[in-house]
Amino acid sequence: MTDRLTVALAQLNPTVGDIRGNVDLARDALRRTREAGADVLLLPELFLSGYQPEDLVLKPFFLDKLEEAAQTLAAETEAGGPAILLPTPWRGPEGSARPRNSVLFLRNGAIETVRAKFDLPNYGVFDEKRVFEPGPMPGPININGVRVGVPICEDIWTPDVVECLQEAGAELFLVPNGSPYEDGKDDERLQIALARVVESGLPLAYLNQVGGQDELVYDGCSFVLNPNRSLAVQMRSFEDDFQVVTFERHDNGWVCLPGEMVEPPDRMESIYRAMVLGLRDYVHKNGFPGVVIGMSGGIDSALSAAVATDALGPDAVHCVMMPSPYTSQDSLDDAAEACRLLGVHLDAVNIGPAMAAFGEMLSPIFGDSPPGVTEENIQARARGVTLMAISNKKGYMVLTTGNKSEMSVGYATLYGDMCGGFSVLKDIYKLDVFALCRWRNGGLPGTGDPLLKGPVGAVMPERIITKPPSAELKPDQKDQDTLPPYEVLDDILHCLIEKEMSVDQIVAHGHAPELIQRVWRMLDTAEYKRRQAPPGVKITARAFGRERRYPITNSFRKIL
Ligand SMILES: Nc1ncnc2c1ncn2[C@@H]1O[C@H](COP(=O)(O)OP(=O)(O)OC[C@H]2O[C@@H]([n+]3cccc(C(=O)O)c3)[C@H](O)[C@@H]2O)[C@@H](O)[C@H]1O
Ligand SMILES: Nc1ncnc2c1ncn2[C@@H]1O[C@H](COP(=O)(O)OP(=O)(O)OP(=O)(O)O)[C@@H](O)[C@H]1O
Ligand SMILES: NC(=O)CC[C@H](N)C(=O)O
Repeated sequence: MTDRLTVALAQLNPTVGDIRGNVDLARDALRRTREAGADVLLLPELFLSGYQPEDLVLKPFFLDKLEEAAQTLAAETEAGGPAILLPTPWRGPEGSARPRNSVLFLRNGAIETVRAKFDLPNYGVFDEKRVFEPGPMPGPININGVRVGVPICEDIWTPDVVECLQEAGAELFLVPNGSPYEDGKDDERLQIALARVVESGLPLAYLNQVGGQDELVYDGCSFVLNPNRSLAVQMRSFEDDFQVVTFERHDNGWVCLPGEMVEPPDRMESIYRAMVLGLRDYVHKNGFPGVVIGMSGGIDSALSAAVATDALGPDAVHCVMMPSPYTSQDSLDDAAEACRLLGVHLDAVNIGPAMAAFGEMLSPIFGDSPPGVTEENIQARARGVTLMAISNKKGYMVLTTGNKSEMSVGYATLYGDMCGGFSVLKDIYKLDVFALCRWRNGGLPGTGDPLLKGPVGAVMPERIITKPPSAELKPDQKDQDTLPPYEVLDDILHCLIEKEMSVDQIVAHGHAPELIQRVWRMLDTAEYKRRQAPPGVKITARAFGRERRYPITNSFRKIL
């Protein structure tokens, strides 16, 4: 009887669609597994295709290529060497309309067993029922005489699959996951896994992937729990990790021996690292040489530039100050000082001539109508045109700077400051923008982390954080001329968006009903803008985009 099972947990960063690249990562992990003398290599959910592959898996040719790649990897598992648990989309029985979210067990040169995900998530950012068919209730896989349960991610979020596996004789669980980061998610996952461990009395290894994929960031943060509820292993967050863990059969069952224990970062650091990883992978995986940012001397562009510098390094960040006649000297100085602290290049492009040209071009149509929002938007659009021109010429992607509070109420100009390819603040409320700036200006933790490529110390002058936010689109303009204070606005938005509360419920938070109605109206009315906004890193449990799908044409308020 086997009394020991050694498992290599490969917390890696695959790229969706890059089957060859993902095979190379798996091959390298297999080499390390072999060198460590481990019995089996576990890879994260849908590793071969990358997660989430979305409609790619509806393409038969893509499934053919996955099959070829899986056969290649299987052929590389020689007799006596380690086996691989390879998660991949896989065709179901003849006649299946859609593939299954599966795990292949590769051993002795062949695909020995296939298991499929039973519980397909279809909420929040997940749409798995659209592209996959559920598998039958899985049975354990026999690995060197040990019956191993391999539930796939959502399969452990309710008790049924784990309970069935246990009834079928599972002795321990190895769980591949594609679990995206959101604020507080690490604790939620741990509680879910703990519940399964308590119910089954069996140890559980939870392996998550790491990396950015469009709006989602996978934070890794994999772990192993023992039947006595204690953590045996806690792997790194927001970076690759590779750990070989040992399970031993003791008198009262299997336990995992203690291994690596890395303390997960605190809340502010986690949010910041999620933005860094999300941007880095978006830029690198899409082949951009760097980013270009409109640097106003304000807090949003300063924080976006800091994240970009930490993600990509100072040489890949190009800032442009685009003054208008309303730009203050403080803004010019603050933009220059922030760029100096970050060590990034700053260009200046005066948009005054463009404003004058548009004024003249449009005067036959506008006549003597007084200037207003139209002219303010022309400024934002002149900046957008300038940034896109630099992007076209140099190849840098435009980083958009709008935060969640602004995107909630439509406080941004369509085809103006909203233009760009990607956003790091899209899911960050303004009060968190302030907190993140304070956190980052306090210096990076430790003495310098090779994964954060910016300066260790402060990255923006204090005045950027303390001065009243302003779009500077007309003389002496301040955000608070048209918006309530951010302490009030963010609280109402949080109640409306994250909690879906009614006006009466929000009144209990101490806000005036008229103000709540006004914010609600702004929120609903701005849906059309959000549909046209660039993608950005998901941080909250209710990120705009696929996770909050409101109709644009929406008269619900009118019945109240
Ligand atoms: N339902 C709908 N479906 C499709 N399109 C719709 C639409 N409703 C309006 N539109 C279109 O959208 C246009 C209005 O949108 P848009 O042109 O963007 O202009 P608008 O939303 O009127 O103005 C931009 C607002 O953002 C503020 N802003 C601008 C720049 C920076 C900042 C900042 O500090 O961050 C703030 C600015 O002060 C102003 O309040 C309409 O003229 C119409 O063409
Ligand atoms: N003078 C400027 N030079 C360069 N970019 C600008 C300038 N003014 C605005 N922008 C760009 O437009 C975005 C929206 O700016 P605006 O000042 O209107 O609002 P904001 O949300 O307060 O942003 P910030 O805090 O960065 O100023 C800025 O983040 C910046 O990218
Ligand atoms: N890929 C999945 O099945 C993930 C779903 C799961 N509830 C999570 O967010 O972790």
